[in-house]
Amino acid sequence: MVKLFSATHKKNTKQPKAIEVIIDGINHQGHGVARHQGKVCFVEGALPGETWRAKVVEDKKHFIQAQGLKCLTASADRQTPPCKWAETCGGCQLQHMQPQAQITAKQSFVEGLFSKVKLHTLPWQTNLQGDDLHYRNRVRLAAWYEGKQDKLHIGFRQKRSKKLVAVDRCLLAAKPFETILSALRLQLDSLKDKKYVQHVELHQVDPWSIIVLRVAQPCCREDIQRLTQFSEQNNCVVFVQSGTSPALPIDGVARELSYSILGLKMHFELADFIQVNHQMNQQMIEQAISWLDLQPSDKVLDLFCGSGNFSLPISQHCQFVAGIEGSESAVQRAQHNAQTNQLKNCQFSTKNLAEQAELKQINWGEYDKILLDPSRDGAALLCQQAHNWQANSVLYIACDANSLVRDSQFLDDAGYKISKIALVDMFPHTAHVETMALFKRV
Ligand SMILES: C[S@@+](CC[C@H](N)C(=O)[O-])C[C@H]1O[C@@H](n2cnc3c(N)ncnc32)[C@H](O)[C@@H]1O
Repeated sequence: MVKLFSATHKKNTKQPKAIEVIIDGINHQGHGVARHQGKVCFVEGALPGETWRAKVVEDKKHFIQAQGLKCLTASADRQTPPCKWAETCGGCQLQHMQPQAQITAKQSFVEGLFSKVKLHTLPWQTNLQGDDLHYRNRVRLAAWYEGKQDKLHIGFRQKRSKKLVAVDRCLLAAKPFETILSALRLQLDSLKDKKYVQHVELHQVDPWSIIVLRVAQPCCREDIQRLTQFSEQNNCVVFVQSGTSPALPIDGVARELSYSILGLKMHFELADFIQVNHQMNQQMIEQAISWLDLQPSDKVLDLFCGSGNFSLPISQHCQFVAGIEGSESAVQRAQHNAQTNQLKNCQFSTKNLAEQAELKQINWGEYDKILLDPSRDGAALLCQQAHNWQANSVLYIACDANSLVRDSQFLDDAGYKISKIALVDMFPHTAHVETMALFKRV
């Protein structure tokens, strides 16, 4: 008999390779970046300037993913994370780095991306900074019910996992939530219908601390009573949102939510996009006004204008602002905000700025200055048409540095060169990088 095939089930005893690397930057996830044998190598938790012994977890054609085993020389920028969940919670990536060093590392990261596309003489300006803790006016937590223990937890997604980590404190959340959150955790666990709680949102909206509970089924009467008592004891307002209906306050009292920016009152609804860091938002708007060097005769186009966060303050310094935005409700809010602040030189319209046909409807020749503040995808199609624009200045607010670099190339091709660039430290302790770049037509 011929033996055609003999399977030898050898156990893979190969040990993962240990390497020694010097970290020289961070990537978009806040992981340390090094070079090893011509490949880029990522080590989570490692800081620029440090030497690490690390275990190779993935060895791909162009990069190595390694897990830090031992920090051989630590950076002077390393610090003890202020939050006790920093190691496990996926919300923050850079708490082990001093806040000032985080900004320097983020700037080098942006610089590195631009240098890859040969747009590397960046005219850096002073980066905008504020408080590094308690800066978030909006925080969303997941809620999950553990049937065996009949326990409801609230928390965030863990690092490197889809699992969640229960917390009763978040140092990034606005100060009033410091005490409210731990009381809330106990309160939610005492609800009769606790298993239906899906998400918890915290909103700090002066003068109120608002908690929105997203539930799979409407709350029963006993739970409403418990939550009413909780809101009275903790000086906060509880809203409940069930299914697709809007969030409603359990005390039945309608409230007009607003934030103030440069003397203007900006109304919004809980479901609207608003900038989560008010302190940095104010600085960013002031810088936008200053960089655009607004003149009384200027006509400004504010693209991705949301509910008028930039348009309204800008309109106080120029002849006219046209705001364009994809969300109809945001446009309605912007119109309402212009009206209530008695600003008559703003106009808002709804358009999908990723649609060629809709871009064609814009009279590009009319505007002297353009501001764009897209979401993470950036504004590729829009910037590819920049050769049609008449504006002499374009201010790009970017929440994704890769999109900014890609779109900068389109603007560069159309003759717009970067004349100022700065980071806005909107999200300290996280890997998020917010950048503003001013382009001037040469
Ligand atoms: C980063 S937010 C900025 C909003 C506003 N500038 C502010 O500061 O509050 C991005 C905005 O772009 C809008 N948006 C996203 N995709 C869009 C699209 N394809 N067309 C038009 N607007 C879009 C979103 O609705 C959101 O309001």
